[in-house]
This record gives sequence, structure tokens and C-alpha cells, in this order.
Amino acid sequence: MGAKRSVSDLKEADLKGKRVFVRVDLNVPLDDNLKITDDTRVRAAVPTIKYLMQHGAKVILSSHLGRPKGVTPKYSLKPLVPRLSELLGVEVCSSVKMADDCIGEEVQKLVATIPDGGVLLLENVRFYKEEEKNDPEFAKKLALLADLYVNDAFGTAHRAHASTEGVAKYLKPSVAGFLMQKELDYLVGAVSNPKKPFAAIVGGSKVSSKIGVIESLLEKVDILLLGGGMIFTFYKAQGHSVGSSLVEEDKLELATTLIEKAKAKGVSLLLPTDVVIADKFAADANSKLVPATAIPDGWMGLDIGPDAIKTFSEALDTTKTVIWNGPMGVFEFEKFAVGTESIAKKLAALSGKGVTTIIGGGDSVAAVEKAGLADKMSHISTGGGASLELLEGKTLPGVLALDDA
Ligand SMILES: Nc1ncnc2c1ncn2[C@@H]1O[C@H](COP(=O)(O)OP(=O)(O)O)[C@@H](O)[C@H]1O
Ligand SMILES: O=C(OP(=O)(O)O)[C@H](O)COP(=O)(O)O
Repeated sequence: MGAKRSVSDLKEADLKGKRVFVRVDLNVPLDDNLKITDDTRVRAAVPTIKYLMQHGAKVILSSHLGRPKGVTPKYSLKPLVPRLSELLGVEVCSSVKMADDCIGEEVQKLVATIPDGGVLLLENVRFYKEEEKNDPEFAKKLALLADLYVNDAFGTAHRAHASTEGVAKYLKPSVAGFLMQKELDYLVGAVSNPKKPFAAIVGGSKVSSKIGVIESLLEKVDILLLGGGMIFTFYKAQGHSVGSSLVEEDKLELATTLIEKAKAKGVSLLLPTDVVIADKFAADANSKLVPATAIPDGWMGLDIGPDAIKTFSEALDTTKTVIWNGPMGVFEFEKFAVGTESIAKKLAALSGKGVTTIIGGGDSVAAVEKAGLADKMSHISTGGGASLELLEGKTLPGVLALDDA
């Protein structure tokens, strides 16, 4: 996938008075009172919107929220309007309006009222099943609203949907927004051309969900640190007792192959030497520390131990680029969050010393945010699934559809 045209290539002459369809990812968590509990994605969408506003464009924002089946009030994007208005600045608040739909005559009428530099937020594009089917007729109806297209929805760029892929065929130019560009710069740029030594930390629950990432990273990294639930499949494959830890029996052979591949490629693959085990999968479980290779029956490994943290930290001290995907333990339970928190702290400290630190989406981001260290990292991805697919070396349809640079 070559470089894509960016919104920064569009100047005042290209934008003034133009209707710009901007696909953003405003799929944020809402509580029972429809309050936003994490506005990271809203904040991340702001630079592109502001740029377009400042250059006199009429900004039409489109996003999905959740996975609704048809029109579902709890998945309306209306709760996003106040925060979006706040972030875009008081003088433009009045121009953030809400269409009750995302296509059709009424929406077209509303679009016609957007002043230059104004913003309109369309209703959840997934209220139409045609969105996820990438229906060309639906994409044409979206395209009818605008003159050009900006895709800044990195978190949804792995979906070939009408608003992320189909619509790009009918609107030209079709360009990447600033967030999309930044995500690609870090997750493709820094990873394919990293300052070396380059380390990857891969954790999370299952080997099966990370095979692609591990295989792809083995081609690039000098050091690979493995943590989380997946390590027990590796230990079992090596003949160790893992008690009732998470194991994927059908992935034992694969785990052995991955260890051999790392050896053949000269990648230093480190597994935790000690683990914190629990007598049940619960926040209030009894716990103790044991060597990772000697977990007693009836106990399960839920976190990496202090010795592993020390070994991992020392290995990371030698690096210039680190990418992290997946927690080191069940960080949702306080007792088993130490490994994940320690790695987050280590990466924050390394960032301070000029090491490029990239957090590849999903639960690892939640863990870094929980530790209050998000602003210390070089880059935190806004996409879980999308960043995984990129790290696996896949091409994202939402990016592929954009104009080449
Ligand atoms: N030792 C473990 N045993 C069981 N589950 C684990 C263990 N370590 C981590 N996990 C779980 O893995 C989940 C995250 O896995 P995954 O979705 O693969 O990560 P990510 O979202 O970062 O890609 C977390 O919910 C965490 O509780
Ligand atoms: O939250 C998202 O993905 P993520 O949880 O993998 O980061 C995106 O908004 C995509 O949503 P989807 O997985 O319903 O297509």
C-alpha cells in the first residue's frame, strides 16, 4: 500500500465553500445515562475537523456507534453533539447541528444550511444495513451530500463499509485525515522502518488472536517479549505444567513453531520466568508467586511476576523502538494488574529518554489510560482491530480506497 493523499494537501482554494464528507470514528463508550466515558476518539477527530473549518469548508461528519440492527435510539450519535461542540470551540458550537438521518432529502436540506466553516453531524450510519453491506446505491446516496471525501476513521478503516470504502469511489478527491495519517505513520512507518533495536511486547488472552501479529513482527523485531494468557500455550508446548491456566490445545504445535522461527531469525524471544497464580478466575482469588514452569494443579497464571518484569525491563532498556499490543495479565483485577502497569510505566520512562513507544490499540490502551500514562507514549492507537490488522501486515480497505499521493 503506497502513500495516500492527505487532507494537508488540500488548501483554502480546494476547500472554501466545499461540502466535505468526513468519516470519523465516534464509536465511544457511553454509560447507561448516555454519558461519554472515554472521549479519546472524539478528541482525536478534532484536528482534521478544525483544519477543514478554518479553511472554510462545510463539514459533514459521519460515524457509526455500536453495532445497531436498524434504528436503535440508544445508538444515536446525539449524545456526541455537546462534547464535539465544546472541543471545536464556542464560536462554532451553534453550527454543530444534528440531522436525524444520514441520507435523503431532509439531510440534503440541512447540508444546504451549513455555513462555510460550519459542522453538521449525521446520525449513526449503521442505522442502515446497507452501510455494513457496502451497498453501492447507499454509498451514492452518502456521496450526494458532498463534494469531496476525507477518511479520518482509523478505528474503522479495516471495515469495507459504504461510508469507509464505497463512498470514496464517488467523491474526488478522497483523502486521509490527520488522525489516519498519524496512525499510518506510526503503525506502518515506525514498524516497517524502526530505529533499532526494535522490540515488540505481545500479550492478551489467546495465541490464536495474535498469531498473525507475532508472525509478522518476527520478520521485523530484534526482541519479542510475550506475556498475558497466551504464554501458557507456549509453556505447555515445552512440556511444563500449567495447572488450569488458559491453554489453546490446538495451538501447541504452532507455539513450538513460533519459538523455532524466532531462533532461526535471531530474534530474542523472552517468556516470563515467574507468574502470579490464582486459585480461581476472580478479583478476590487467593494468589501466590511461582516459577512459570511449575504451576500446581488447580491454579492458573493471571499475571507475570517481578522477576519477569525485571528481565523485560532490562531487555527494553536496550531498545530505540517498542510496540506493545495486549496486556501482561488480567489487569481488570487489581491483584493481577501489576505486570501490565509495570510495563506501562517502563514504556513511559523510555519515552522520556527518546525511545519511540507505540501502543497498538485495544486493551493495552485501556491499561495505559488506567495507569494515567497515555500522554507519555509516542503514539496510542485509536483502533484495536484496525491496528492489529496493520501489524499483521494487512491492507486496510478504508485506506486503500483513498487517492494515491
Ligand atoms: N493470564 C491470563 N489469563 C487469562 N486472561 C488473560 C491473562 N492475561 C491477560 N488476559 C486477558 O486478555 C484480555 C485482552 O486480550 P486481547 O483482547 O487479546 O488484548 P488486546 O485487546 O490488547 O488486543 C484481557 O481482558 C485480559 O484480562
Ligand atoms: O471500536 C472499534 O473497533 P475496536 O474495538 O477494534 O477498536 C471501531 O469503531 C470498529 O467498530 P466495529 O468493530 O463494530 O466495526
